[in-house]
Amino acid sequence: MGVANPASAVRVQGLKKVYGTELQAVTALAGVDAMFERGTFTAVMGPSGSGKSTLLQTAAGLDQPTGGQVWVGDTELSRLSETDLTKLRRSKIGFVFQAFNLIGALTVQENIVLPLQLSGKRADATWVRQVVDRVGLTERLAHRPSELSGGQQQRVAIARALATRPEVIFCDEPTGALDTQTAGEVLSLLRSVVDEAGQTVIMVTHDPVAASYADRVMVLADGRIVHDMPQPGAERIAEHLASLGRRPRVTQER
Ligand SMILES: Nc1ncnc2c1ncn2[C@@H]1O[C@H](COP(=O)(O)OP(=O)(O)OP(=O)(O)O)[C@@H](O)[C@H]1O
Repeated sequence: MGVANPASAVRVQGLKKVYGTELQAVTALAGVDAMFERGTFTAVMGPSGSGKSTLLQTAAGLDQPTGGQVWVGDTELSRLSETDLTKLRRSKIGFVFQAFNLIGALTVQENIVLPLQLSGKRADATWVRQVVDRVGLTERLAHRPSELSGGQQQRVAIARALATRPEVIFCDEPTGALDTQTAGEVLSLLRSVVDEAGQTVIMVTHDPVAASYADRVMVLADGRIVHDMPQPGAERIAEHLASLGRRPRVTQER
């Protein structure tokens, strides 16, 4: 059972996810225990199919685990009704995806405040201005996403994720669609969000350089954490990934 820990932004215990039927079950998460401290930046890595996205989706309350528990702050998600889970997602969690997922018909400003409107909150104009300023979009508020570069669009997505002052921001390959320089700018922004605003960021990435911006790198293989390293640096991360690449992939049966 979990005891509330004020330092914990997100915690998972015995987290398990099995897809498919009894006959053809795929274990995506085989019992993951992890705590993500407030004000930290964690990169989640591992080979394709190791369970990274599933960990993100279940920890963010977007998908239900088959077993185990998830806490966001001191709220355990399985106790919530669907409505309360939606409310919690809208108020305490921000998302940033590889494909930006902005609404093309809305302006930058409208995209940024959309989660606030959806959660029925009035936009705190000072905070929204600060967020827009932080991501460097003050001059672009009236533009549509299609008029922006990829990096600018991802900065809008980050501002949108920050608008509700969430406990935690989950990022799934946020730099996957960006060139190296633009990726660096987006990662520096995520870093500053942690360092200056004290937010918590959990980011799935395949890129050891992207992961080196994090405070901690967690490596999954076959639905389990196989490495958990504080600030390892890109070279060490690459070595760990290479060692996993030589292992055969195991598809587990329930
Ligand atoms: N909806 C689903 N139905 C059946 N199997 C699924 C489903 N989603 C994921 N899986 C399986 O669960 C395992 C973990 O998938 P997941 O997407 O979490 O891996 P990943 O580490 O994020 O992979 P990638 O790096 O390729 O995105 C894989 O074997 C995948 O095929």
